[in-house]
Amino acid sequence: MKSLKILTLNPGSTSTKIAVYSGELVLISETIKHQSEELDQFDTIFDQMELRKHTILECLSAANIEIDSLDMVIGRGGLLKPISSGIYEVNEDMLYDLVHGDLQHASNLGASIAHEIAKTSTKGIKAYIADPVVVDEMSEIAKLTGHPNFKRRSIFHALNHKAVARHYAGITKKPYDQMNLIIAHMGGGVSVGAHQNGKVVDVNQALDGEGPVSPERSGSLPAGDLIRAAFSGKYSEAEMLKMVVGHGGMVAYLGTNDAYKIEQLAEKGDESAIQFYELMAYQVSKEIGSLATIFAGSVDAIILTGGLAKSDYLVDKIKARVSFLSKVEVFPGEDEMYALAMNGIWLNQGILQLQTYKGRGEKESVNG
Ligand SMILES: Nc1ncnc2c1ncn2[C@@H]1O[C@H](COP(=O)(O)OP(=O)(O)O)[C@@H](O)[C@H]1O
Ligand SMILES: CCCC(=O)OP(=O)(O)O
Repeated sequence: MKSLKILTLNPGSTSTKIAVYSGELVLISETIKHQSEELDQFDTIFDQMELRKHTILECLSAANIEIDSLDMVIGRGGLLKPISSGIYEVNEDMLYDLVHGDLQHASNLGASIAHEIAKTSTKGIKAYIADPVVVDEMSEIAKLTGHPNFKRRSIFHALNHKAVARHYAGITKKPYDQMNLIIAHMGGGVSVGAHQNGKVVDVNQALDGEGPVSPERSGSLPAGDLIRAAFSGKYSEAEMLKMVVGHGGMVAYLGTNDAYKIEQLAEKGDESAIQFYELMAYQVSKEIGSLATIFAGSVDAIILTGGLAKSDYLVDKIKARVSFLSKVEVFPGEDEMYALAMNGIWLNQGILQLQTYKGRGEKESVNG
């Protein structure tokens, strides 16, 4: 049987990733970095669409891959209504909600770019998303906060969390749904999730909610001080939001979202760079420690993954703080492109059922 040729695309906060697979075999794989200054020229995420799409089309053209040679396109899924893990065909409800939802993130472009590219194929191929950032398996108690007006939402790197968890289960030959794992994905954003018997029952809202500091996000901030700053008259709403996502974290402290650059400075003894890495390690470790309470300390493994898990410097600092809880495994980078391709292959083989996204919420209902 002929292998499926699949274009996978993954818009992240600091990069656009593209890969083409023939079955499980990778034909091309590229990561195009976007510095914060490049993205700052755009007011909204959808204003970045042409730049990101152009980047992807250029990669295809440089590799002499015709769109008509593809069998399907699968993009990273963005900020839709809370939904189950799985693969979804891009539909009108999805495209609408991605534009009209109250939160914006680069992943919102995944479905739209996949759809635009699939449309240009004369073969009538389809566009899909898989395990979007809104996969919701949170326990009811984890969704509660200290005030009934506010509920916590499941927004995280679901695609990589699930891919890495299944990969680890394969290596250890213990079923994913019989393990307690704590997984920390450390990329442009940082999400730390408690995987209990195959479900992510708690995870920090990694976009603009809470959790550890990241290369471009503040993570948790003191609530009262944040409210006073918002009403001080010094900042617009857009400026306040940028403080939390985009211009928070490492961008705020050191002016760049490129952690690799900062690590090199730290290794040369730069005090500010060292302090920032200490802060990240401290906050990620603390988040891991707090999730261990969900399992009453019985954790099969702590897994560190994402672009920043390539940094031994950071990984060693986290290990030093959390190794007493459980063994620590490191899967540097991410398995997201392969995970997207595998979702397409499993769909084609009938191993996965196609799910249908039903949405079209206005701002409140999309995220309420
Ligand atoms: N070898 C490395 N050492 C330290 N940081 C790295 C390394 N490689 C990548 N990074 C950092 O990881 C971050 C990007 O992670 P990634 O998971 O690709 O994020 P995203 O998908 O959000 O764009 C960037 O800040 C980048 O500089
Ligand atoms: C919106 C949660 C996922 C996320 O933060 O992804 P990036 O790290 O790619 O920005």
